[in-house]
Amino acid sequence: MVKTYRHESLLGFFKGMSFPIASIAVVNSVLFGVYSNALLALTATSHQERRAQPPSYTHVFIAGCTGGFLQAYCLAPFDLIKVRLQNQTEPRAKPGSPPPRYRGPVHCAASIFQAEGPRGLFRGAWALTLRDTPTLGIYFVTYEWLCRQFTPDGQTPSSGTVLVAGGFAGITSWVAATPLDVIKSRMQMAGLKQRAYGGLLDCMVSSARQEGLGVFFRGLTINSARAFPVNAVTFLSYEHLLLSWG
Ligand SMILES: CN(C)C(=N)NCCC[C@H](N)C(=O)O
Repeated sequence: MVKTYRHESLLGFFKGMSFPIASIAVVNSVLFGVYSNALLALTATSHQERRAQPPSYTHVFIAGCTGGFLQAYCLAPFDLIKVRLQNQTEPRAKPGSPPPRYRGPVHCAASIFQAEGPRGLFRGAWALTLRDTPTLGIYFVTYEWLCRQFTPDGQTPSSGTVLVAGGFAGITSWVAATPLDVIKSRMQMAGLKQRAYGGLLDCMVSSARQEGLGVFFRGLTINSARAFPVNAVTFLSYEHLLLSWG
């Protein structure tokens, strides 16, 4: 934090924000929409009926994985641009210094498109899919399990339970996702750094050889600190919206 502040001032902490904000509504709609509909198809019960007849954890897991798989493809180009902008550490507008490689998200998307073609925008999408498919299954199973532990049978979980269960579901999913998240980000940066990896496995092996196994958990603490409030609010919004509109 101190280094980022010194080098790039407060603005450094907000680098690459506009695209995630623009994409989060779309990505979460796809995730929660696919999850709800997959659960509906698997259990033939509506959201309201599910409190009296809770779905099995296997169904929750399959529906979560389906949502995770589909959301990964919507997320891929936005995530790539975020990673590229966050890794661009030139200080802003120093007189005389060369301009940064990417002037913003649109310029970043256009440059990747020009240099690498449309497939360039999906660099790392495979790793993202591998990261999100099982971890979103874990995410929804953790949420359901925690809600059921703290809610009497047949009742709707309280807002406090939803917040805590959502927060811990976020942390659990990030614990499971961090190893692949590290690899995904390295593969997304590879196009820029002219560092060619022979694929996912090669990236994993060479990262572990050079930096040790700890590399697979880099960023986990800060990710977990972020995941708790973000996912607490996400699930509270989801439950409230379904109750009022469902
Ligand atoms: C890859 N993983 C762990 C997840 N996608 N987990 C679900 C949480 C999603 C939420 N938008 C977040 O960014 O925390």
